[in-house]
Amino acid sequence: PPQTLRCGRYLLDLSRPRVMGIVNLTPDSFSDGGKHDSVDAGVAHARQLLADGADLLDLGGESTRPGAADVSVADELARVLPVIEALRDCGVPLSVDTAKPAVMRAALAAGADMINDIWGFRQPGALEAVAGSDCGLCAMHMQGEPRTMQAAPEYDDVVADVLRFLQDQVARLEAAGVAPGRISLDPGFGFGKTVPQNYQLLRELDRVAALGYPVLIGVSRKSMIGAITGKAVGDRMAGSVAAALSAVQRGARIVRVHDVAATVDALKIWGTVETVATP
Ligand SMILES: Cn1c(SCC(=O)Nc2ccccc2)nc2c(=O)[nH]c(N)nc21
Repeated sequence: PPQTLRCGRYLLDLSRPRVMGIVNLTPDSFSDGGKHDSVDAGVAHARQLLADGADLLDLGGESTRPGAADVSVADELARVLPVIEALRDCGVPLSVDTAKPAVMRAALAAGADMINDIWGFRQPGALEAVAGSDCGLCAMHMQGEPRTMQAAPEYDDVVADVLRFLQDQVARLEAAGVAPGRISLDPGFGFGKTVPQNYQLLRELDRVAALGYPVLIGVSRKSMIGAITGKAVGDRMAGSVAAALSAVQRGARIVRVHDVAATVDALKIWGTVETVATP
């Protein structure tokens, strides 16, 4: 896979794995218990993640939790735009986690550098919203939709199906004029997958990396970690770091995490092992 990702004004160096810090700007956010229901709290959290070593940030204004209420464009913008404006000179790429074309356009106009769309730019208008920009893109696999995707995930061959989906998304993006150097791919852990299917995807992640685009993954604190460790969402840091390292070992180059400091330390050790000069 390529060693860089074009993210607007930034060219993200992927010669080593990078840490994307999660900034939940939703009142009902999964694991922060809604601590970040205010712009100031969100900005403060982002600054802490930067101090912890985050290489980029992912700002999300709408929860993807199954059953979460839909958020209006206005509400999502009210949560995200002030944070973009406060952080746009922070020195690292700002990603915005949204599937709404109107939010994409406004976020990019406000200075966002990347769009992270769990729908893989399949909503009407999403492709057009990003095609004319040079922002980074993450195209993620999801089977079904957040409300229903975990009811009964069904695949012939989960890895082959996810690979085919990602290849189709790349073809759509590039046909719309998106430069390949802007595209990252993500198998979408937890988005329409059973626990065994998630671990089969993790075990065979090298096949996603073999598609030739940087791989971004998000396993942090997810139920696939809880299912194996038996730990509640606030106690999944060690399991999350282990899963992130497993993914990096199999070619992932961007890991989307809550626990930035711990992941940065783990990747420093991983990098030392990987680059010890052979005697
Ligand atoms: C926005 N977004 C999400 S939100 C779901 C989440 O974190 N749940 C969760 C968080 C904490 C605890 C339990 C579940 N996951 C991904 C991902 O895996 N990849 C990309 N690219 N974007 C993503």
